[in-house]
Amino acid sequence: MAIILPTVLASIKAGVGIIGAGKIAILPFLLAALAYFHYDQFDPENRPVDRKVVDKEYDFVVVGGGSAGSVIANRLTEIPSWKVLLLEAGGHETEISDVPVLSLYLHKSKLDWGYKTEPQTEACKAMIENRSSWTRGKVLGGSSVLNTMLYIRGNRRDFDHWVHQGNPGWSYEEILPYFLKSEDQRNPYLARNKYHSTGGYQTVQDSPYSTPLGVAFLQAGQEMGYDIRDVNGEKQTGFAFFQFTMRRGTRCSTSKAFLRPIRLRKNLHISLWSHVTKVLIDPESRRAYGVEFIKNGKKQIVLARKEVILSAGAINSPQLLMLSGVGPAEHLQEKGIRVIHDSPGVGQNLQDHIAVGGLTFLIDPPISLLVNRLVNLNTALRYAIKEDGPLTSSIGLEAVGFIPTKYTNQSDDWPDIEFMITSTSTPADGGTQVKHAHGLTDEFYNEYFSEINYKDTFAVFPMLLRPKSRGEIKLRSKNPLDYPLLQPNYLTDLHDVWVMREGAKAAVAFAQTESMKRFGTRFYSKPLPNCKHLPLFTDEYWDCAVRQYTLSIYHYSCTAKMGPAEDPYAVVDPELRVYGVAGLRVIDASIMPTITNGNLNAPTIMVGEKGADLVKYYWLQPSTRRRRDLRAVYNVRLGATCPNITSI
Ligand SMILES: Cc1cc2nc3c(=O)[nH]c(=O)nc-3n(C[C@H](O)[C@H](O)[C@H](O)COP(=O)(O)OP(=O)(O)OC[C@H]3O[C@@H](n4cnc5c(N)ncnc54)[C@H](O)[C@@H]3O)c2cc1C
Repeated sequence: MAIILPTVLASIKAGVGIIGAGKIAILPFLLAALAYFHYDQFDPENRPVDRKVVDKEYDFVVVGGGSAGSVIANRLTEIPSWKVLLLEAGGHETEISDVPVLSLYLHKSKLDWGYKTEPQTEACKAMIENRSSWTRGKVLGGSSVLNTMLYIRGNRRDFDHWVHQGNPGWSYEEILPYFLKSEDQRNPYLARNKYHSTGGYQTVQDSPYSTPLGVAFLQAGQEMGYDIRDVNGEKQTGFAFFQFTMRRGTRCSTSKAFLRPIRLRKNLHISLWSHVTKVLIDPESRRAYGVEFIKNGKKQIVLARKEVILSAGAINSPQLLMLSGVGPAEHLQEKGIRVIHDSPGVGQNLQDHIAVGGLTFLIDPPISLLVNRLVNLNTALRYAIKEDGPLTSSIGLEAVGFIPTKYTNQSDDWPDIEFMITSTSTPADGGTQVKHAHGLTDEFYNEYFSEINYKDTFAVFPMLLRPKSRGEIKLRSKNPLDYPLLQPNYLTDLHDVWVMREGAKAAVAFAQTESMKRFGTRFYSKPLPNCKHLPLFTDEYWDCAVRQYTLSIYHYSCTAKMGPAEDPYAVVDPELRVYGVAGLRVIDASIMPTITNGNLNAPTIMVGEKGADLVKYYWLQPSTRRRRDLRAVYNVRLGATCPNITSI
């Protein structure tokens, strides 16, 4: 008991500190219960150690310990002679970020960078200043600590399409082994099929908890003519229960999966609360040789013998490239940054997934996930002791449906809408956390939702899978601590509006199936405040509706896309090396040339796995071959001169 008490108190302090006291009444109790029942496996001894002082030089410096960066740090340190430093701007995850049902409380908390986009002209009209809240993990494990843990790999055509865009080595057949390499599939039926594997670092499991609505969601999908299938398997079109990056009912972030098990490797140093401000690039040789970072208010420099690897995510990797002189020349000059390499594609090609928010369906029986009904002392204890119950529910996300609208080829198995179906809804918490996390205005929320506060409901979020609108990320200034300018240009391509409109109609049809009607389901059909002038259920009404509660699903990507040397907008080559600068790679969600057909965490982990292998392959071959290989890349790059590579 003498050992447990300080742990309990420390745990309560940390958890309350992260999301603020008073937000959830049972929080201190939950934390105490967790600390008490889990004290034998309690954190401090399991967490990676923060290096107070880093060495002068490493073989590799990895920037960002998120979904991709954690994987890279793990795989590179498998080579005992390589010394790796992982620099992460945030700190450790907490017991609160572990609890699946509480993930929305992490938005705008200390674990979130707290980005906001520029005001949108065609979307986000129900949001404060028409801005989308771009939640992003600032913590070891990155956005895998804040996400809703849905494990979706994408569609085989996504990767084959990457190859068609000039990226050999990234076809579905070639990347499938990397999905399998990291996976530890806990569903024994799925584990048996050739699309899954066990024994990898990343645990993937079914939710331990579901409401009676879960099964009905699948039956409704069947009634609509879809098969129930493993959507991460041979085909994607169809319905399934979601699978999650959880372990024993709690979050299994990439930090937990990939870093904790190897925290005692001597050749891995991790420095937390270390904000990287610049990649150091020799302007003559155009070779990256280290990075500059700020820790404890002090600017420091660390050198990289072999490579600097940017895994800071799709917002910060392009930001760092631009701050370091790699980006669109005119833009950099305008900001007073010396241009080292004119790379017009840096920060361009921004893609994200958005969904139609607010499609709410009222039901009669009291079976939905109502937080104030289900989160109580009993369920907190159930979570702490048995690792199941409603607290293990990822905010009610139970089932997924991949469906094609009339705007895509029906027989292609490349659906353009993903239904994220949840046994709760925006007003189910009475306008507290969801409204805040999504940045909805009080006026919109009060007029539209307040009359159904705390009612039993479910919701369908139809997500647009292959957006045509493209955005960009630019620097606001050359100050590395200034947040970059985020311009997603949501719904500026009409195609996106039409597909989302069809997605919304399909959601209404889904709720009209016999399987859903038996719960007394009715669509909450109150006209949206800004669309009242249009007749309900017409195309015009839906086109207006999708522009109101336009919800980002936080899949920002493609801002340092890989591509062939002939493509002037390609930032990295298919081996993820930055064009125009030696010794520098980007390995994270930014390198995707086009966004994948599903949620982004699993494919980003795959990019980390494959990226690490590319680094190994490169450095473990004889140096003469290495130079020849690199020269070949630059010889075909139009207008790019080969940097000095004799030092490689
Ligand atoms: C709220 C939310 C919900 C989501 N839900 C899902 C889901 O259910 N399923 C799914 O598949 N995907 C989901 N995603 C998306 C998915 O988690 C991300 O696409 C994925 O984690 C991105 O990985 P990354 O490695 O590119 O970036 P990140 O994981 O964001 O990692 C980047 C890391 O770099 C660090 N960093 C940034 N700048 C610097 C700097 N200058 N110096 C040092 N460190 C720096 C950051 O702090 C961060 O730790 C969600 C994302 C969010 C935010």
